[in-house]
Amino acid sequence: MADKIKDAKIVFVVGGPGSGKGTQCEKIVAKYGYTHLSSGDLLRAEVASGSERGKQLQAIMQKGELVPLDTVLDMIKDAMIAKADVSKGYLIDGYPREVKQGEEFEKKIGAPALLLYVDAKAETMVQRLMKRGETSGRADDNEETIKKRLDLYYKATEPVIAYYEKRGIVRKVSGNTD
Ligand SMILES: Nc1ncnc2c1ncn2[C@@H]1O[C@H](COP(=O)(O)OP(=O)(O)O)[C@@H](O)[C@H]1O
Ligand SMILES: Cc1ncc(C[n+]2csc(CCOP(=O)(O)OP(=O)(O)O)c2C)c(N)n1
Ligand SMILES: [Mg+2]
Repeated sequence: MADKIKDAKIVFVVGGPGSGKGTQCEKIVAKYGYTHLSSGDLLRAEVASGSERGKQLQAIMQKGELVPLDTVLDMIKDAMIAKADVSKGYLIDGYPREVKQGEEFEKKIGAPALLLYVDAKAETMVQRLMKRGETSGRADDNEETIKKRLDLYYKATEPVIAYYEKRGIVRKVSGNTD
């Protein structure tokens, strides 16, 4: 069970909303064959299932707030275990969103080998998300929620980068693809 992923190679992928986390992960998957798990995608799949839990998640995500830590951590852990036999390593995209999430992950699953910090300017992120909102169908790609997601990123997630900087495992990449 959880033993299966005890020694797995783990890479956290962190960056602002629309910084390009998903895009960078796709490139890494193509090159290194790691298993890409996006916390946002896992949560949206739960919403799409129409479950009672999904409805509660939808309301939180629409506001640009963080869903409860245990919910997202359990989902990631289950998804990791499901891929344990075929996985060379994991890209955990969109997690941790706050220092506490990192600490709990390490207690329950294991330590990351690396934190990939996808860097982009706030202005770039907003522009991209507004554009993405035209076609994404995501309830949170609208001006009001984008602002809240950005604020929360600077407040809660940037400290995560500083936390892992101190451990010397942060690698910064540009989220610009051009
Ligand atoms: N690690 C997490 N902890 C709590 N909530 C999360 C987490 N990851 C995603 N979410 C929820 O899902 C939403 C969308 O996440 P994501 O797809 O990663 O978006 P973004 O485009 O902002 O990077 C977040 O705004 C939040 O409500
Ligand atoms: C003008 C324009 N440029 C780029 C895109 C494609 N695009 C939309 S959002 C985005 C940013 C990266 O998205 P994603 O990798 O999903 O970022 P994440 O939210 O996962 O960090 C890009 C490149 C677009 N739709 N329109
Ligand atoms: Mg994404």
